[in-house]
Amino acid sequence: MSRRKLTRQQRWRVEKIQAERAERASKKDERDGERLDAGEYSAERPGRVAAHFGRSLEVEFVEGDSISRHRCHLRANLEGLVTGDAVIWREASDGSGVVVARGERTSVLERPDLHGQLRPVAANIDQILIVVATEPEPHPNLIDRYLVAAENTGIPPALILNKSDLLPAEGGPLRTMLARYLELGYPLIEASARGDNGLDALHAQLTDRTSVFVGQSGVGKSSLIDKLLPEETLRIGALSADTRKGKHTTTTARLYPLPEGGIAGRPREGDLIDSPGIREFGLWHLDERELADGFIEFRPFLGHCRFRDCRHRQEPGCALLEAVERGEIHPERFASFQRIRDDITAS
Ligand SMILES: Nc1nc2c(ncn2[C@@H]2O[C@H](COP(=O)(O)OP(=O)(O)OP(=O)(O)O)[C@@H](O)[C@H]2O)c(=O)[nH]1
Ligand SMILES: [Zn+2]
Repeated sequence: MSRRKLTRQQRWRVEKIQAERAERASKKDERDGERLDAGEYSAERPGRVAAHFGRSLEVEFVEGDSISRHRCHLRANLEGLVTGDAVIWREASDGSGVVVARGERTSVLERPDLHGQLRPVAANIDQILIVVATEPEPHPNLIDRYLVAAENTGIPPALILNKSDLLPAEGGPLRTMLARYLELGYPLIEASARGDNGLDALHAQLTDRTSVFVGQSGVGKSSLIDKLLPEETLRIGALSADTRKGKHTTTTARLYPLPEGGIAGRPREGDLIDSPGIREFGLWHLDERELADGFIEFRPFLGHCRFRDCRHRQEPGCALLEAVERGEIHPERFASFQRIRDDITAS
C-alpha cells in the first residue's frame, strides 16, 4: 500500500475526531440563534456542503478564484443535508457560520444504512466515473451493474479505462468489450495513473462538473485522484495525525475542488466528491423494471412486448428478444441483463 494512500485513510479517521469536536461545540451553537437576530452575522451567501460531521457542516465558499471553508451549524429546521448540497449561509466574525437554507438538488446518491434504509450520501453530482482496468480483471457483468446503478440515479456515467500502460499493443479483450459501450454513447477515456497518458482527456471530462469515482478495489481510483488533487487539497480536514488506531469510524463524503491540471493554486477546474461509501456504490433495491430501464438500448423496446407483464424470458412477442434477434441489442448485454435479474430476484 502506498504512503499517500495511508495518508488518506488517516485523514478519514481524523474526520471522526473533528466530528467529536463539533459535537462539543454544538452546545455553544444553541446560543447562536440569538446572535443571528442581533445581526452578528454577514448577509446571506451561497455555499456548498464540503463535509458533514454530526451536527455541524463544513461549507465551501467560492469568491472569484478564492475558496474558503467554514465550520457551520444548522438552523434547527434544516435536516438531512449531505456533502454536495447547495446552501445559503451567513458568516460570523470568527469565520464560522450558520446554514439557513438548502438549495434544490439536481441529483442525489443514496446507499442503505445499517437498517437497509436508503439514505442520501451526496448531492448534486454531475457524473459517475466508472473506473475499470485490465488488472484486476472486471468481474462478469460488473460494468453493466455499475451502468445500471448510475442510470438509476439519473446521473450520467462515463467509463475510465485506467492502467492503459498495461494494455497489450493490439488492445486486448477489455478494450474490445469497452468499444461496445462507446457505441451505446457512453464516454470512454483511456488513462494511466502511471505517466501522463490520457490525463488531458480526463481533465476535460472533469471540467465544470462534480464527479465521483467508483469501481472495484485495485483499479486505481486512489492513484488517479492523487494525480488530480494536489497534496494540500488531500490534507484538507486533517487536523493532526490520528492516534486512535483500529477504531471503527464512519466517514463522511468530502467535496474537493479540482484545480486546473491538478496543480495547486490554479483556478478551479471542477469538483470531486469521494468517500469509501461512494466507492462502494452499487445496485441497491432495484426491481426488474428499473433494471431493464438501466440498459439504455432496451428503452425503445420496453412496453412493446405482447404481454404487458412480459419478463423477457421466452415469451412470444417479446420486443427485447426480437431486438436481440435483429441485432439491435447485443446478445452479451441481454445475457448480462438476464444474469443480473436472476441475482436480484433470487435475493
Ligand atoms: N501499471 C499501473 N498501475 C496502476 C495504475 N493506477 C494504479 N496502479 C496500481 O494499482 C494498484 C491499486 O491502485 P489504487 O489506486 O490503490 O486502487 P483503488 O481503486 O483506489 O483501490 P481501493 O482503494 O481498494 O478501492 C496500486 O498498486 C497502484 O500503484 C496505472 O495506471 N498503471
Ligand atoms: Zn419482453
